[in-house]
Amino acid sequence: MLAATGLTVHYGPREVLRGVDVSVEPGELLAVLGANGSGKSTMLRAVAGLVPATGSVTVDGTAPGPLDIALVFQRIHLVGRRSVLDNVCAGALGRLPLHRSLTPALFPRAVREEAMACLDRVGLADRAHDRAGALSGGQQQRASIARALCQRAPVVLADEPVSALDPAAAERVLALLGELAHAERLAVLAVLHQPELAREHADRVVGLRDGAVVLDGAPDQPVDFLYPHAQLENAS
Ligand SMILES: Nc1ncnc2c1ncn2[C@@H]1O[C@H](COP(=O)(O)OP(=O)(O)OP(=O)(O)O)[C@@H](O)[C@H]1O
Repeated sequence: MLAATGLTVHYGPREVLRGVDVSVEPGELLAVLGANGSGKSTMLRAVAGLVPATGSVTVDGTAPGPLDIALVFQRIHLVGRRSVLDNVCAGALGRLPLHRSLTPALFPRAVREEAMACLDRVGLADRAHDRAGALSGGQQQRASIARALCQRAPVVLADEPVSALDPAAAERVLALLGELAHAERLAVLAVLHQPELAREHADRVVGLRDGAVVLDGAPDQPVDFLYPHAQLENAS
């Protein structure tokens, strides 16, 4: 289980995350919702150890190691000129001996086979030998999820994974994240901008407002109060 307790982040004198507690069980897709600037990305980055934070983060009760948390970002970090398969193999880099990780053109056969299975899992086995840059945005996002799978991390953090995708591709990527959480018993935390996708695919939602958790529970509960600007616009 992923557990973050009392996470607090300052940017200069400003406290932008205020003692956030959040947990994700294996087999659970948790959606994090909130208006622009409410602290969603900061929370995800604090959980991943990418910004200095106070509080604690544990995976199965201990401090996470470098391979315990896989990241999937809105701007997809694939190497466009390398094959899709090589990009997915890169998920395994952290567990290869140093001499292998310095020559990633020569990924061991076992890693290539595992990466192929991960691509199959996300429905992209037939694109394995194409250049990653030749895939559509939705396909690239699925390839980056395959890379996260190839890392074998028990926790996947996804920061706005579908913001750049059209509705059908967004739907497919979210469904895939939910399916992988359930089937592979991964703890998946996804920052989302679309409450309707959270309602449809998440097992639980957490809502942030001004850097604090103001909602934690079932995905079908009202979340409009998280978006005060939209309420103002609707009222005018
Ligand atoms: N590197 C930074 N330096 C200073 N302030 C920052 C930095 N990153 C974020 N902030 C501030 O922290 C607050 C939370 O930002 P954050 O990006 O976490 O919000 P968010 O909910 O993810 O927003 P969005 O939905 O727009 O992506 C905002 O007020 C933002 O201006």
